[in-house]
Amino acid sequence: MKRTGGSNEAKRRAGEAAADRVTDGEVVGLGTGSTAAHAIRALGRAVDSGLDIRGVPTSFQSRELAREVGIPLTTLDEATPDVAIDGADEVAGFDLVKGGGAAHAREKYVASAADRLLVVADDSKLTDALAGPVPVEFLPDARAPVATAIREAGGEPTLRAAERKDGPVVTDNGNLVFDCAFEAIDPEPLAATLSAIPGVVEHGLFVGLADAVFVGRADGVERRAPPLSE
Ligand SMILES: O=C[C@H](O)[C@H](O)[C@H](O)COP(=O)(O)O
Repeated sequence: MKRTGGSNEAKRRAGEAAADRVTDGEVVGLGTGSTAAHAIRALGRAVDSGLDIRGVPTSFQSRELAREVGIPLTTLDEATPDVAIDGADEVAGFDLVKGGGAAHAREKYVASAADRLLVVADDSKLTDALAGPVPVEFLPDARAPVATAIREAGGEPTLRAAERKDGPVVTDNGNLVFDCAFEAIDPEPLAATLSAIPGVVEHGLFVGLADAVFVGRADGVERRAPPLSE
């Protein structure tokens, strides 16, 4: 579920600090959401000033914004991202819940393909333990068996409803999304369980992918990195 509590200023600080880490010649995975949008805008300004990069968008939204701010685009068929910059709905250590905007499938394979993932989040996203709900994108025909399998895994799936349209959210990939509530989340085994359900396209648990988290606050930005990434 999308968390909307963070201040725009804190999101901006996080996004701009991560964009500042991108260097000339890099291919950049362009994440989705309000925080990643600040990074995309900052990269657009850097391109105007001569930075030579190409972007791999993770959604319709990030592609449109990248085009608007003048970032040359490419695809995973043409290039491997050096770095991906993306937001998160929850951050516990370096584990994430993503998919508040239903973009987590593309976000995950772009981040996984990239050499490093820089997460950008305002401090309202920080938590001691991931609580969910966990977004799960699935093939529309598989709705009933996927729901049964999620219940067997201890979750309670709710079909994500669209706003300003009757019916469900349809992802950029033409699929549907369950938001799945769990009593408690043990990220690694739950990620493996959800990935193994036939009909599931991708879930929003990002485990072991983040190389740094840029935490934006009202008065600054903090960079957190696991010891091996320092
Ligand atoms: O599907 C959307 C993405 O995973 C977003 O990166 C996530 O929801 C965070 O978005 P925001 O920065 O707007 O809170």
